[in-house]
Amino acid sequence: MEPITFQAAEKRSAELRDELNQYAHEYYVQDQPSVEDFVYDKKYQELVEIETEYPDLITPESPTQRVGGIVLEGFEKVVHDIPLYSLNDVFSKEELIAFDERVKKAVGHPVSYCCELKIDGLSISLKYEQGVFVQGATRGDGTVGENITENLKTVKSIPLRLKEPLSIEVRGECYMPKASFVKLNKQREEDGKEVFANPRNAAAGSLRQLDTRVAAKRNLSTFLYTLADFGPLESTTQDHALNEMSRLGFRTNPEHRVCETIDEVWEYIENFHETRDELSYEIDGIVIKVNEFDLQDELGFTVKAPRWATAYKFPPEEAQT
Ligand SMILES: NC(=O)c1cc2c(N)ncc(C(N)=O)c2s1
Repeated sequence: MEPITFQAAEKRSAELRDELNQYAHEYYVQDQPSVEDFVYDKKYQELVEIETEYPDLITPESPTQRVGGIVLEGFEKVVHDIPLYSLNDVFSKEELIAFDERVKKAVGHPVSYCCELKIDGLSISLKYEQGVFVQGATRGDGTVGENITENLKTVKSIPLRLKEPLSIEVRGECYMPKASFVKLNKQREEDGKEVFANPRNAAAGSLRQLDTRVAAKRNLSTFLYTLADFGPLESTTQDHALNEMSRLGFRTNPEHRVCETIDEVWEYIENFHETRDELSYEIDGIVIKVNEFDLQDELGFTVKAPRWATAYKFPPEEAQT
């Protein structure tokens, strides 16, 4: 690299960080890369050289901070300010209709539902302060989880800085794409290691690694789906909240849909029960939520689960004969 003054390095490294983070957003969040890998790699190498020359220029959201490289002693406990709820499951159309009847009885009129795919991964909670990713934790028992911030920093679809300097907390799922799961197990078999039973276990095992370089290589991804601490955001529906999370830089699942009747919900469920093998990630059901937040507040929670949501669970897949 040509010798470069600190001032020039400061300007250039800021340009490269923004450019590289935008390329990564297009590739890992929008699944729409705008440049070839070699363009990214060349600029990334230039940033590494500048940061090696001037380490003081490294910032938390620099893409160079995603490769991991520390080995933790263990995971600290994190107490969730806002507990992560669990869902009551339903297993049939009849149970789904009974859920809808209970909701309509409680609020006194029909409601619209936001339907979302139930991702078969590991629940995570992400905290941001003035737009910067400061803490990532597992769900744990819903109240106390484990601090896995360093591993989650290596997950390329998790923004290290939001599009706006907001202090918010979001929840979602960290998962391993089916193709990555197959490739990982093939490699483990060749290395004489025990294979993972399913992508969910592979994702959980990857995030439980104390050596962050291992998590960095596991090609994990995310779908975020809950605004826990809204900060200054004023969404009034789940559907709007999902769009806000996407606008801020989070990866959200594109298949969510607002359904006006339980029949429409059932149609959505049947559609994805039939076509889920075409998805690049595993799902084990459909999450159905009352779309309006004021109605969610009115319905509230039972001891462990919201009255305003349910999870329709697909029957276990017939063993492949
Ligand atoms: N346990 C839970 O509350 C949830 C679990 C999940 C999951 N595994 N995937 C998607 C959603 C969603 N879109 O809301 C939820 S909500």
